[in-house]
Amino acid sequence: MASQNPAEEENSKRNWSLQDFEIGKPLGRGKFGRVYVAREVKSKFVVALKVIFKEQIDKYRINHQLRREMEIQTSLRHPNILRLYGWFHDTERVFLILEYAHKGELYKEMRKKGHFTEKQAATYILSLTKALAYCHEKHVIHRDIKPENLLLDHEGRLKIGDFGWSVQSKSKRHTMCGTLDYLAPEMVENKAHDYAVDNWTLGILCYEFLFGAPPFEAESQADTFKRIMKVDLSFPSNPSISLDAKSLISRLLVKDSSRRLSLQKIMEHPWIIKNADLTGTY
Ligand SMILES: CCc1cccc(CC)c1NC(=O)n1cc2c(c1)/C(=N\C(=O)c1ccc(N3CCN(C)CC3)cc1)N=N2
Repeated sequence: MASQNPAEEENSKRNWSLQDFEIGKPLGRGKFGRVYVAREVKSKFVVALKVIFKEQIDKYRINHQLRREMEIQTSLRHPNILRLYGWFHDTERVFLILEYAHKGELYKEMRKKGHFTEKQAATYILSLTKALAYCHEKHVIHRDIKPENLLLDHEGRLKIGDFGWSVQSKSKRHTMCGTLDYLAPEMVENKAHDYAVDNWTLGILCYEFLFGAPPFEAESQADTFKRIMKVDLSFPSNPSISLDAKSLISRLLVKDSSRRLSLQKIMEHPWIIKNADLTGTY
């Protein structure tokens, strides 16, 4: 793949090893491993180094899926998708060299504030819509988008940081552990799903950004399942949100996947036009 600049050229050719990095503090931990801040010794370039143990890859049998996701992620170049610069491994671990998102996890920001303003929510939804339009162009779907997989860069701009987790979500999806909150009806019924599942998820996220919780949250998975299948959508009166916001959410949380608002139409929706801070989305 022709790279944009010599550094990229250098990057994509090199065989990296642990000696090339100074490891900093741990940033977080997922099911398969941990992420650390790290600095490439020569260039002083700061990255996030995700460490996945091979025994975990074998145990959860995600080897081929992880490879495919890494191929995809390396090929994706979009300002709202976290870069995977490269990877290397030693006897017991695989290391992913990821873009560093300086302001961390979006959901922690949301928990801290309770919920986002309509301007903030619209800016994040527009960033996600553009990133998804780019993914769909490259025939990549189901990015397993939920707040825990969204990061913020040094300017507070949204980055989808979940490539490895859509592997996890694929296996998780089959075992249906974890939350159903973000899954479209056709996903929850384990039917064949297409690109439109991501449009549904945008509706879920838009609701959650504005109210601080997803629309079909319930005590049990069974109840969440029922609420999703019924599209049991209601808007609390507090915080009160604009009719435009309700209109967009209602045009995405539609059971018939062919009738959900397209990504293009989301970008042109009055609520987005009125509220999204266009610079915030590059
Ligand atoms: C293994 C961890 C994990 C599990 C599941 C899913 C994901 C993707 C989001 C990840 N993370 C992942 O892959 N990540 C790739 C990453 C990455 C995580 C990251 N940054 C941070 O995690 C982070 C966290 C807190 C932070 N501070 C918090 C306190 N503030 C005052 C200052 C800023 C600053 C940065 N940069 N690239």
